[in-house]
Amino acid sequence: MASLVQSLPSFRCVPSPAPSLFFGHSLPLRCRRRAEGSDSPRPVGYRSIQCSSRVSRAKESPSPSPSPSPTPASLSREPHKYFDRAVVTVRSGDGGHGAILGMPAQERGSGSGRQREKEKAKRRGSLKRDFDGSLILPVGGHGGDVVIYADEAKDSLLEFHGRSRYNAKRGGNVDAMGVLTSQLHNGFAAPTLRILVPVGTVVKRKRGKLLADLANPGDEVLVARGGQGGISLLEMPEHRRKKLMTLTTNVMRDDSDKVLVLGQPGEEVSLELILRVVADVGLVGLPNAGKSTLLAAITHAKPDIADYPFTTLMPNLGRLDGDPNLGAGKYSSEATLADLPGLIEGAHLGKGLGRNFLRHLRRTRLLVHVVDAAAEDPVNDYRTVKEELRMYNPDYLERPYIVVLNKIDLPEAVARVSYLTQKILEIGSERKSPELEMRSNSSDSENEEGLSSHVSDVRRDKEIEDYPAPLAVVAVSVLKGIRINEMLDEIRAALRKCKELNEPLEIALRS
Ligand SMILES: Nc1nc2c(ncn2[C@@H]2O[C@H](COP(=O)(O)OP(=O)(O)OP(=O)(O)O)[C@@H](O)[C@H]2O)c(=O)[nH]1
Repeated sequence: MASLVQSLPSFRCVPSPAPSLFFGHSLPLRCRRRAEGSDSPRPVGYRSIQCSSRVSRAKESPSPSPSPSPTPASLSREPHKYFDRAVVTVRSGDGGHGAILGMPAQERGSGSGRQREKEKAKRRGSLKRDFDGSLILPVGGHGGDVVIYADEAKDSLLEFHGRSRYNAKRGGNVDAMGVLTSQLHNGFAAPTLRILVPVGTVVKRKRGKLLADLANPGDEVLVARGGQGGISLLEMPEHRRKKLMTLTTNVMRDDSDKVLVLGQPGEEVSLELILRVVADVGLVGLPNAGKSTLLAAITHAKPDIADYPFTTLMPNLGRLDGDPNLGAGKYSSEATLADLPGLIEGAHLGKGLGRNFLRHLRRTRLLVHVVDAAAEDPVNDYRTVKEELRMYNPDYLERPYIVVLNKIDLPEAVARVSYLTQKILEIGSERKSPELEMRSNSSDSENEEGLSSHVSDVRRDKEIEDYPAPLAVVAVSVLKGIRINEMLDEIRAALRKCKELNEPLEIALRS
């Protein structure tokens, strides 16, 4: 992979001009490749990713750590290596301090005894008191919590390679003047620090347990709780202490109590963020097959398209509108499509850009194989992709899929559509019902001891022909808009079928 990547011209990361409300439109951050030395003008509104000087400093003085942090250059040239993983250190805010306060001075000798009693009662009444009569003393503000929040407008974890430390603010101290008055307020509570990550981010403690899977927009997890604010204490001369203790418990008994006045420190945690793209449909195929063009043709996404391999460096997401024929059910038939970077032979071993992305198919329900029908040997191309999927995770071949024979506007493609369709349908067996599938799997594992742990290996030994055939093969030209509607119908029908296939499986799993 290294040689392939090195041979590519330099890359530049640019955000799309307008981030979308739904992640339907093109992801805000896409990677555009630009030939080195090219003087093509920069589109208005685009800017390069700014990586903080922390990273450049790290580059100047190499750290002894075994995995050096990526440099800004490698971030922009090889975003595919960094977009879906990052390690961050977060620190919640310390609690604000309380205060040691004295009781207001008593004026002596003025007025009659009755008047003095009255003033005393007035003073007592002006201080804030609890239901049991004890004085309410101000407390230090709570330190800021740190929360990781799944935000639809975010698309990658690249920014965390530029900045990997986040500190919440500390709580405010009690603004004490030395004497307790009713005017004293609690220290201000620091705001929660919300760190925005893309939907689908898994949050783990570094080398530790899973904290959350932020699979839906708006999901959030509290990762570091802010320190509690310190309390305030009353300081009294020994001779008055006994008397005052009857009025309030908030009296400093000895010097060690001063510790309570200090706010609690916040906590610091190192977290691993792992992005798993969330999409209903995954587009797979060799580089240049037309996956990005297909995404652009049926969604509002604007992925980079060019006639060289590996134009797509990070998954692009697009939202497929619901089926208008379904009336009110239109919205429930919406789907998210993920255009993954092209796979090549050996992708499961890390060749090309492939391996990084294969795991992003995990959360898809349906796969769409895009095959360049005008290529030299489209059937072999199709087999290559299937083989890579099988070697990475045989489950991917069990997943429902359709095949799109693309580029039928080209004469060399249109001439062999029926031949290719026939050949592709031959590569695959009839899909078993989910119950049958489950039964055969469980009987296998019951009969042969220890087999269950090797199910994956066994399935890897299965021939590609033994896995289910596509739900449909459709020939189109996504560039010229030929038979796009038929393709859309097939995708929607396949999505419905996925639901049907999953329902009995879910029921079987529940019972
Ligand atoms: N003639 C023709 N060309 C097409 C069609 N679809 C895509 N192309 C061209 O094929 C080339 C590759 O298209 P992309 O959409 O970038 O292909 P991709 O599969 O996303 O490629 P990677 O990003 O490398 O994975 C571009 O030059 C497209 O214009 C089609 O239907 N007909």
